[in-house]
Amino acid sequence: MELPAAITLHRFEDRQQCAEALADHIAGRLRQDLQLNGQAGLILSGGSTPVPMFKALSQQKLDWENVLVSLADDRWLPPEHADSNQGKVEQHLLRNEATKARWIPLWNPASQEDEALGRCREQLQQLPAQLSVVVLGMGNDGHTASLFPCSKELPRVWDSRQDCEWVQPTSAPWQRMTLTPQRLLASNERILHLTGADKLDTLSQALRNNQREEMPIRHFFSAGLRIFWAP
Ligand SMILES: O=C1O[C@H](COP(=O)(O)O)[C@@H](O)[C@H](O)[C@H]1O
Repeated sequence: MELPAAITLHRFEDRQQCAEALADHIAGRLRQDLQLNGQAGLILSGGSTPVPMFKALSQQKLDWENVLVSLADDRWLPPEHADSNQGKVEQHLLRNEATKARWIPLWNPASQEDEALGRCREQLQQLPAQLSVVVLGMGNDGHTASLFPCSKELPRVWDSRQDCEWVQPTSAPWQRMTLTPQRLLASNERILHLTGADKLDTLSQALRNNQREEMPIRHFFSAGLRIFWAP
């Protein structure tokens, strides 16, 4: 696979090795920003891929009290639900050394959509304007965060100047809240965490496709992306 100069691919032999190397890398970047600015902002993704990395990162010794942690997207479900991304972070990352991290969830229990969106945007104001690290995932349709090619909201989300927006995918369950592309790109480093041969195939398809509408992950290629992958 031929990679543009802005993309670096780190390949590992197994998923645990990849998760540990990624946790070390993230912790290093957070330490740098903690030293420079006294605080650091970390955005994580959900789904199944990041769980071993969450566990490894929770063991890292750093000044977690000054690390603000949130998500690139979440399914609009209470954290107790098995499909909640928040639930995975709470269960696997916010423990051990990371218990003291400053967690900023996207989900809130407001019953009206407008109120829920307003509360989520208000919460996200706590994040530093420039994030330290954004860890993205990718689905086999080329979606990242909850920027789904199938969703009718996508054109509006590309142009949004807000921190987050609603998305309703038609090819995946649950209404979602996603950070907008402009919020995700206000970051020192973007990382894509992938596992499995199928994700590598999707990546190479995205590298050949120049339509971000068809494969939203493309939008993050030119600004620089570090990929951690294991079979
Ligand atoms: O729906 C989602 O999917 C992607 C990829 O998930 P995975 O299970 O294939 O790792 C994820 O990055 C995103 O946060 C999530 O909401």
